[in-house]
Order: sequence, then structure tokens, then C-alpha cells
Amino acid sequence: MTKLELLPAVDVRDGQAVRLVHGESGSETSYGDPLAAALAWQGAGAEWLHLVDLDAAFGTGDNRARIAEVARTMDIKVELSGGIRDDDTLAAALATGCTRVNLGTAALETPEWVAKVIAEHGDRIAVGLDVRGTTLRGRGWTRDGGDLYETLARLDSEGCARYVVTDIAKDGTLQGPNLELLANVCAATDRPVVASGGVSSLDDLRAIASLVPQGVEGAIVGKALYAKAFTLEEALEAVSR
Ligand SMILES: O=C(O)c1ccccc1NCC(=O)[C@H](O)[C@H](O)COP(=O)(O)O
Repeated sequence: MTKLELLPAVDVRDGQAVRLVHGESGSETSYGDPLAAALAWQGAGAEWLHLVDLDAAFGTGDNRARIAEVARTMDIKVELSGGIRDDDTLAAALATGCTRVNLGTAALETPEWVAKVIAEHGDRIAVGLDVRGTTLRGRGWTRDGGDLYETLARLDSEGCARYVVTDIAKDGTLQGPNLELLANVCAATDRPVVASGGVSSLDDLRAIASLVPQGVEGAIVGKALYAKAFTLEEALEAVSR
């Protein structure tokens, strides 16, 4: 059976690696230097890094130089997220050498542009479907942006390669992933799905791994690693079989 990919997260705010609760600005706990965090995950055996520019996502500036430094330093695959909404921000993100970017707000507000860049860049573009219930949220998860399943159908028809699915109510809470949401999204699309938000234990990772046959490809893990609920080595071992 294909194993679940794990993507440890480094979310950057004001130059620091942080964790948020429900993705809310102001709920930060700081974990220091983002490059040190990223190198620690790489050293522990990660094959992927999920790297987020939270200031760019919230519109409170950006950490572009810091993010580029981290992405360029990594020997592993990097998924870059946060504030990638137009030609300039996309070009800067892709120029870091990241494996793929994750578009969120743009998929809700400028669908024609997203269709164009999906056609141009194929597998290097993923779309983040960040939801409360089945309502999508954009602009750093602060504004409603339409229905999950209608948007998914549109993006599928435009050839979107993969989706990063986050239940905002779970994100940063250590309350477990929303397995029902993940299964429902997998049932609605034949594209791979990366699960994000709420992982608290190795059992949560095993539960997400049980959805691999349905289309879940990976899981982003943030708070649980920073809170030392388990180590990345233990997580990789738990999903290796
Ligand atoms: O990814 C974004 O663009 C983003 C925008 C605004 C707030 C948060 C955002 N991302 C957060 C993440 O991707 C988390 O790192 C990830 O969901 C991990 O969650 P958890 O394991 O619950 O800490």
C-alpha cells in the first residue's frame, strides 16, 4: 500500500516560526528561528516541508526573504503557502525552487488567474481548501469565499492537480483531524488530498493513513510536533506500514 506522506509545518510570522489556534492572527505561540525548525524536521527524516508565510496570508507584510532562504536551504521537497495571489508572488514563490505552491485566496477571488496558472504549471500548483463547515475561507482564513464542493468541481474541471484540505475549527487545536471532511472531499474528487489541521497523536496519523486508498496522499503536522506530542521519527515510523 502507498504510504502516507508527512509534511511537518513551519508557519512564519514576523520572522519567527509560530503556531496559531484556528489560524487566528494574535493566537501565536513562538518557536524561534524558522530555518532551525525546518532543518530539525529535515534532520529527523522528513521528505517534505510545509512552509507558510502567515504575514503574506494575513496581509500584514511578508517574510519573503526568510521563506526563500529556508526553501533554498532545504534538500527535501517544499510546499509553499501564504499570500500567493498574483504573477509576482507566484514567480517569487516558484523561484525559491519549492516543489509546489499552495494557492488559497486566489482560487476564491481570481478564479481565471488560477485556471491560467494551473494550465501553465500543472503539478506545481495545489489549491488549499480551508473550510469552516463547507464554507471556504480566504484572506488568511478571515473571509468567506464560497461553497467547498462547487469550488472543488470547478477546480477539478480546470485540471487542478491536488488539494490541501484544512478544517479551520481543528487547526492548531490538537483535537484530531476531521476524517469525515477528508473522506467527503476524497469522494468528490479523483485528485490527491493532503490533510491539514488538528493532528494530535500517532493514532490520528494512522487514521488519516487509513484514508490513503480513498485518495489522501499526505498529512501536514504542526502543533503536535512543536508540543512534542510525538517525535517526527515516531510519526514517520507510524505511517511507514
Ligand atoms: O496555509 C495558510 O495559508 C494559512 C493561512 C492562514 C492561517 C493559517 C494557515 N496555515 C496553517 C497551516 O498550514 C498549519 O501549519 C497546518 O494546518 C497544521 O495544523 P496543526 O497540525 O493543527 O498545527
